Amino acid sequence: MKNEVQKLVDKGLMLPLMEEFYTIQGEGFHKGTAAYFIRVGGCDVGCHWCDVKESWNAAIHPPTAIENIVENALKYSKTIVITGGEPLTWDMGPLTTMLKSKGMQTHIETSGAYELTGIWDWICLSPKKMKLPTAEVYKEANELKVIIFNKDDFRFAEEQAAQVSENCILYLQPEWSKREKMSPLIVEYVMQNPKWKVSLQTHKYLNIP
Ligand SMILES: C[S@@+](CC[C@H](N)C(=O)[O-])C[C@H]1O[C@@H](n2cnc3c(N)ncnc32)[C@H](O)[C@@H]1O
Ligand SMILES: Nc1nc2[nH]cc(C(=O)O)c2c(=O)[nH]1
Ligand code: SF4
Ligand SMILES: [Mg+2]
Repeated sequence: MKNEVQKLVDKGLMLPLMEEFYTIQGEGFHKGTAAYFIRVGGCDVGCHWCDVKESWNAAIHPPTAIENIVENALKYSKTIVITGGEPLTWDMGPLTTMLKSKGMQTHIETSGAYELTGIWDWICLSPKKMKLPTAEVYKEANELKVIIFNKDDFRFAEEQAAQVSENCILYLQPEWSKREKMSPLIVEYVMQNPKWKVSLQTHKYLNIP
């Protein structure tokens, strides 16, 4: 039989919390906006260039009651970004319901690889080749943010853009370790294909979390 904590995690009433921090959203449409980040542990998508591999193993992050997560978040910001790890590993329904009941704006950073749960004001979908997004999240995404590690990722980006809604905003973001090589190619690509915009990890240039 599963222990009590595991049952609460399965219901989304507790979540393996890796870290929470108040910072500036560095990427995508809301870049430059102050936001409180909640980083939930657990991901088995396995991107070799992932910049938070410490998040992958959920077992090393303490199961935390969502009441406590929300209570903390309220002190800092009205804009709450849920990221990970892969937040959709877990049921995001209870956490986002509670945040919405307190008048918060809920944003998610997701690969979309698992069932879309939760109530979201903004969905940033960053699809990965190894585990493609679900049909539902393509429909709901407000922005598509494709990471460019090599030239094949431009082809992948077009394939992904064909599946999102018409008003979804399209971004190409250089993989951090390849930024010197790929950024000029992204600039050229966006000028040739202006339905795309450039997204940079501006928090890394600013030296903030
Ligand atoms: C760490 S992920 C967590 C959320 C979710 N698992 C996802 O991949 O969307 C947060 C964002 O950072 C991006 N990212 C991760 N590692 C990166 C890297 N080395 N360079 C650029 N972007 C990266 C992801 O694609 C995603 O958009
Ligand atoms: N400042 C800042 N902006 C971000 N946007 C997405 C992030 C993420 O790791 O999900 C992130 C992050 O880790 N820091
Ligand atoms: S899906 Fe997100 S958290 Fe998971 S490995 Fe890829 S970038 Fe990292
Ligand atoms: Mg990050």
